[in-house]
Amino acid sequence: MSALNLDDFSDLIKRPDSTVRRAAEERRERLAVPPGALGRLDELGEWLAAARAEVPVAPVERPRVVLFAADHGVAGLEVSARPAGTAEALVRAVLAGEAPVAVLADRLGVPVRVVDVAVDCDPGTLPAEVVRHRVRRGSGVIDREDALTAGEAERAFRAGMAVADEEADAGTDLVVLGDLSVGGTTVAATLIAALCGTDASVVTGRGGLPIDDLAWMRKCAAIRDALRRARPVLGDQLELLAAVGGADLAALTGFLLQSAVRRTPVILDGVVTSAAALVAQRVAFRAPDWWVCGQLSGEPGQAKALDRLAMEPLLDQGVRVGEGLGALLALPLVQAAAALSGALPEQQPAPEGEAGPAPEAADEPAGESGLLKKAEG
Ligand SMILES: Cc1cc2ncn([C@H]3O[C@H](COP(=O)(O)O)[C@@H](O)[C@H]3O)c2cc1C
Ligand SMILES: O=C(O)c1cccnc1
Repeated sequence: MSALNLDDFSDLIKRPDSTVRRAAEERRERLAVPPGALGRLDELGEWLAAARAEVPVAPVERPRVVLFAADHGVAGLEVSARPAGTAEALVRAVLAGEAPVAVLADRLGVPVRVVDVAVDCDPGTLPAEVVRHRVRRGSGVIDREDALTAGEAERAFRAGMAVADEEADAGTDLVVLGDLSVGGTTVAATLIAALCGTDASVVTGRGGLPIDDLAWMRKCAAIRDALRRARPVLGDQLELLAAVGGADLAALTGFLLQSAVRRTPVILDGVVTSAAALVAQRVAFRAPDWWVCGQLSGEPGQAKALDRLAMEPLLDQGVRVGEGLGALLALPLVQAAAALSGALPEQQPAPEGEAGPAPEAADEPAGESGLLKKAEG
């Protein structure tokens, strides 16, 4: 196996086709529905058209929920309301169709794939397909030791890349990306604070099942101490993921980058996928053009990460269960945008001699409007 060189991603990842995007914008100008009347859906449709390089854009027909699952050693410090090492129960609830994401995915007819990269249970107790990419059980306690060895971080990153390739090869046309973990919001907040240069208190939230004030203080202290360990490795994203990340974060980062290489659009979920997106942005600054964020979860670190990614979440429903649910909620919106962008009929050109569209409308600039992006600077 050739050595993993993250620098290659900046050459391999191209922006979604700007010519196609312009063609989508021009088509939009020819629709009978006035410009702006569909609000943000216009830009969402144009984003998808550019990502899929087709105008009019075809419907999203083969979306899939992909969830990376892991336990985190830091949960042993009681920074999560769940007992450390219990991500297996979250995985089982999804597989049994009982977790919120499984219920909604079933209703929407979207398949769910769970990829266990570091759940702390006997791999024999979970389906072989789920544990196929398992790298280890759990992770180190990041305020005092590395989450992963360098070899484990690379294996987890490559597992994420492999899943991205598997999905692209299977014809998945859009991925709803999420995570299943115990302790994951602590790790995600650490990565975000490290990369944004902020204090632990700015990114520390209440997590999955909300924690009390004492647990919040423990979580904040753990992040503060982990940040000290992160500082010397900020320039190397694989080392950073090994020091204060975890196998799910490393796999999510590899998945996001390889999905951008394969031109698969992705809807991000909450703080954990946003943290991975931030790490991936450091690797390849064009990569975020392939993603939109489904939902603002309320974890403060996510808002910070989205700010750095110049991303505006599609929804703000306060859904705080992780597991890709916020991203899945946004899927119908993305599908609606694709339907409207792709299927609304164009206005018939005015017959010779009749007035065309008002000059103000015709002269509307076709540049990227930035509705999905926050104004930068
Ligand atoms: C009902 C419920 C189901 C979930 N399934 C995953 N998470 C979530 O909890 C994880 C970690 O939170 P923490 O860092 O506090 O342990 C998230 O990564 C996400 O998987 C859930 C959260 C809730 C409330
Ligand atoms: O942002 C998230 O994904 C999140 C928020 C709270 C709890 N679990 C996950």
